[in-house]
Amino acid sequence: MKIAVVGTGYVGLVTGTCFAETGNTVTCVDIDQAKVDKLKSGRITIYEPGLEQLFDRNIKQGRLFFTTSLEEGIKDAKIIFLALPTPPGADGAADLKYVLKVAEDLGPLLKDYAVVVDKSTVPVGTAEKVQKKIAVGAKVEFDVVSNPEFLREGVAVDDFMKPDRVVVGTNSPKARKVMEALYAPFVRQGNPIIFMDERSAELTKYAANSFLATKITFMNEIANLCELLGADVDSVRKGVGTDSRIGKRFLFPGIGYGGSCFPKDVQALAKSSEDANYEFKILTAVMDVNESQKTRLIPHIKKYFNGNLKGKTIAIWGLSFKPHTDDIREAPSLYNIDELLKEGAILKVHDPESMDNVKKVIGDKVQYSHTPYEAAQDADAIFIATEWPEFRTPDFDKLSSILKNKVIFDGRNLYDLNFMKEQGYVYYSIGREVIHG
Ligand SMILES: NC(=O)C1=CN([C@@H]2O[C@H](COP(=O)(O)OP(=O)(O)OC[C@H]3O[C@@H](n4cnc5c(N)ncnc54)[C@H](O)[C@@H]3O)[C@@H](O)[C@H]2O)C=CC1
Ligand SMILES: O=C(O)[C@H]1O[C@H](OP(=O)(O)OP(=O)(O)OC[C@H]2O[C@@H](n3ccc(=O)[nH]c3=O)[C@H](O)[C@@H]2O)[C@H](O)[C@@H](O)[C@@H]1O
Repeated sequence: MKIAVVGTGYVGLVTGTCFAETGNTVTCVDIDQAKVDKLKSGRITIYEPGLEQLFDRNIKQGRLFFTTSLEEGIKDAKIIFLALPTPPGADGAADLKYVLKVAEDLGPLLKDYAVVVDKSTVPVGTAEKVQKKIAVGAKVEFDVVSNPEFLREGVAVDDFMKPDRVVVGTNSPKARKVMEALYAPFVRQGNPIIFMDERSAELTKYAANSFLATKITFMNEIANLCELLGADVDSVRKGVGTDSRIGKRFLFPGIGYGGSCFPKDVQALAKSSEDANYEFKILTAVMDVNESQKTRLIPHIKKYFNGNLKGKTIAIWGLSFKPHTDDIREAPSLYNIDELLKEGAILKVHDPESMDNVKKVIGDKVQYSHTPYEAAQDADAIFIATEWPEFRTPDFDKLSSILKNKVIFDGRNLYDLNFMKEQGYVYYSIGREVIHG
């Protein structure tokens, strides 16, 4: 099947590449000329494990193309995915300007029946808005379908190729048939499609993200309580998570959730609720708790250095909002960097993938290190913001010999408390006993 994907960012590029991998011919469209030039020359634009291999293969086999022209991109396409940004507007609602602009442009370009699919995360009622915008210029029949995406960055290819489920919102039997054909290879693998109406599909996406953000936030509050009551959040997490009704995943406490989606989607659902005259109290609490959780370790750091961080060198390990991605949108690391710089600390940062992106945002306010050890050299403390695997088992002998102080503030609970005691470290983590070295 011939497919177009409009918007070639994280979701668009993964969607386009993975559908090419299942045998479709895909053209990805983007307005960013530099991005398209790079993709056309066979260079990938994001870091996502496993994607490059599929990208190379499908380009070589003539199934994956790139263009800046919407007209060229959608030519003969039976399905047109919209994977466009939906950033928060000033009032917290999802800004639909990118989606609606492309919808408007699409109308006159449609030459034959096509299914236009909202893959972006969009508020309830957007499929109807997109339908109306396209209808203004369209001379042929078309359907608008909601097909929200549930992939996680860092494991996007796996999530896309083996989804827990595919949600498709449509009341059109014709569009349903087209979507069934597209997802047939996934269904044959045992990954179900759940069909529903457009509005329910749109709300499913916000409900899923907000529920997961709530689950994490709940555990963050339990962790905070553990610190006050002398309990251990790791034990509580295991004790709670083994109840199959609760489940083990997304119970890891830390310095808050970040990324391009949870923060904006929780906010957007809260705004949709407000617009519907419904006070969604849990969401307000989730946003408040997450805000303060991000800098939860800062008071400990200040206290440890007797309230004076001026001239103290702190190594920051991990900058991306989670491991295995170069994405730094809403990364908790950045909030901590801001706070520490305000206090006069000198920061030496290391991240395996996202340092170039960080440079674009904060420039030379911090020193960039090629390795975690280079960052730790002569540092007064280490601050761990992201749980990259390479930070899990560092060479502690080496670390102890290069650090000025054996102090670690760990926002991701990477190390065993007894081990840190044996190593003689001062060790602060989240929801666990403080080790005093
Ligand atoms: N990043 C993620 O992990 C996930 C994101 N989503 C949702 O998917 C949507 C897209 O997110 P990302 O891929 O992260 O965004 P992104 O910002 O990485 O990519 C969006 C792309 O759209 C392009 N674009 C903007 N206007 C355009 C136009 N008129 N024509 C063609 N291209 C245009 C931009 O240049 C950019 O390359 C959002 O609604 C997001 O909430 C959903 C699930 C996962
Ligand atoms: O809509 C989206 O964009 C996506 O948002 C999330 O995916 P993503 O943001 O890529 O990453 P997650 O693995 O969900 O992590 C989000 C944040 O929560 C934090 N987190 C996650 C899990 C956990 O147990 N504890 C925790 O603090 C991570 O550190 C990270 O900052 C969802 O998991 C995806 O299903 C969804 O498609």
